[in-house]
Amino acid sequence: MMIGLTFSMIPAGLAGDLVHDREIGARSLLRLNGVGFHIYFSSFLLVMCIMYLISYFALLIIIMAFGIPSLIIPPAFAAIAILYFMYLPLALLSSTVLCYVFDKSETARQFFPSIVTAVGFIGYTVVAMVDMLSSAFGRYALEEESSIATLSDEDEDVKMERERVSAALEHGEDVSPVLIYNLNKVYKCNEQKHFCKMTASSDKITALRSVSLEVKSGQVFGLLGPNGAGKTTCLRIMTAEEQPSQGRVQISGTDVTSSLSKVFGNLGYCPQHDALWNKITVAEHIECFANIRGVKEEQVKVLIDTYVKGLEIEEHRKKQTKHCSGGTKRKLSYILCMLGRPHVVLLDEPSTGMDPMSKRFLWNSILASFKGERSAILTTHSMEEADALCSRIGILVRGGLRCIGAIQHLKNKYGGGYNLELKLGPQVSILKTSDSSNTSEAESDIAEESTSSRHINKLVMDTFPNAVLDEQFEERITYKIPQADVTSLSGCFAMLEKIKEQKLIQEYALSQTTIEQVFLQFARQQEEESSLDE
Ligand SMILES: Nc1ncnc2c1ncn2[C@@H]1O[C@H](COP(=O)(O)OP(=O)(O)OP(=O)(O)O)[C@@H](O)[C@H]1O
Repeated sequence: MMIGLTFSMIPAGLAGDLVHDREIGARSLLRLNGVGFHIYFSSFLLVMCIMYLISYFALLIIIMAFGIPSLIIPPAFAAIAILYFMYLPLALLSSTVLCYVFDKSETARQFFPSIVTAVGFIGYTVVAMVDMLSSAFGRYALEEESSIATLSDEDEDVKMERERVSAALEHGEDVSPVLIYNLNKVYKCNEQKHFCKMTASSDKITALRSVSLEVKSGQVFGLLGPNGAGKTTCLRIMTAEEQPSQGRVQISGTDVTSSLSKVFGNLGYCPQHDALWNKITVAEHIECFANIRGVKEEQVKVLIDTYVKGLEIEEHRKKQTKHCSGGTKRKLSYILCMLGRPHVVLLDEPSTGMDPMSKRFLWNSILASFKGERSAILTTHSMEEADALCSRIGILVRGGLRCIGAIQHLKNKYGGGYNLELKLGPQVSILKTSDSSNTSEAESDIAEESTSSRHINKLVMDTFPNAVLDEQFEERITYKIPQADVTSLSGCFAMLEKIKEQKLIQEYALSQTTIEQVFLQFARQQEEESSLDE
């Protein structure tokens, strides 16, 4: 606004001089002395151009020198440079014409700036009102977002992640490859009734609730969750196949909604359902996508050979994909998303239907590819896969992130300890350890008691006082042991070996809580909440 006003004053000031020359008859005098109107006006226009251009370049230099954040970004700077340059002929024309409205230079100097300001103000008012309305809407949306966030009992890590993403988006420096902020998606079921069977009472499904996450360079981020948790929806919004109901997605510093072609240049996507042409062969698919992705001609053949051999689909390379198995199609989809080395790759259950050898190649390829600058988001139902590939994971439950962080951090936080699995010896009588009705009967026979499962329970409880019996099924007993109870692993193993020697147990396994157990805790939450809804 201030820049605009300043610039409108330059022609306004010079127009006053034009009126003054006319008022005192200077123009006629000059004409009389051989300075014709065309020379007079040309010199006037020249002076005005020079004065305007000095101010114009000074403005651009000031913007650059002071690095005004909102103005130095290339589109804003280009807009200023072009618009102010185009303003020059208009300013010259309008001030030359308008100066004929005034007979006295005093009146011209008094009113000319006001006229220019008033005309400029109309445009400014319209822009300001639109801006106010949109920011008011934005504020409303933000209030709504925060209410969503505070409604659910949000995990500390999830909250911190949101704050980190918000700060990263605000400062815009050192941009991470993926920034997702407060992503919400509500599906209306009017058109797709089959999606709404579970919630027949409502005509809406909330697929994502305030999801915020950041994926840094070199990371493979595992987006986990039970069926229907919202993983695919999140990836589809990132590829602009779906519009978010609210929130922002930024890929390599570019907003998905604002510059699709730039985002797509940096993005690879292996969708959950293979998007392949039936009548094109495997090799032709790779060749076609490699060309689209700008892979050099001489590299295309090498790439086809490497991937086709590694994923063991050599014999299918000349087959049309309609004749390929589900596993082969999945492998092809993976190859296609990796062509051209995109900066960010979205992998939606990439290993589904693959045999163990191909899975190994896929894992190795993922581990080797996403180092340094590149990163990926992986969804999978295999916790083994998540454990092997992901540096960080987030678990979605009913559209909301329930936990986020490095795998070991989540194991410590939600698993926090060990699992002890015992297989009882063949001579051991299985007495339910919690069955009090049988207690007196069992105690009456000391010999039986010393070889009963209850005796083993006592031995375990002596070593791990806070152990909790998790499951007892036939001759298998599982305990959950808190971290604090395991002060010395050698002590634990000595005790277990001792009862093994006494033939009370046949085998034992002491393991750290797995990510699968952490996942199952959250999956159970989804089941419980869904049944409550129903
Ligand atoms: N087009 C759609 N219209 C209406 N509801 C939809 C649509 N797509 C997905 N949903 C619903 O949104 C929720 C999230 O679905 P989404 O496919 O994202 O889950 P997911 O975690 O990827 O599941 P899966 O592990 O089975 O692939 C589900 O309740 C689903 O029924």
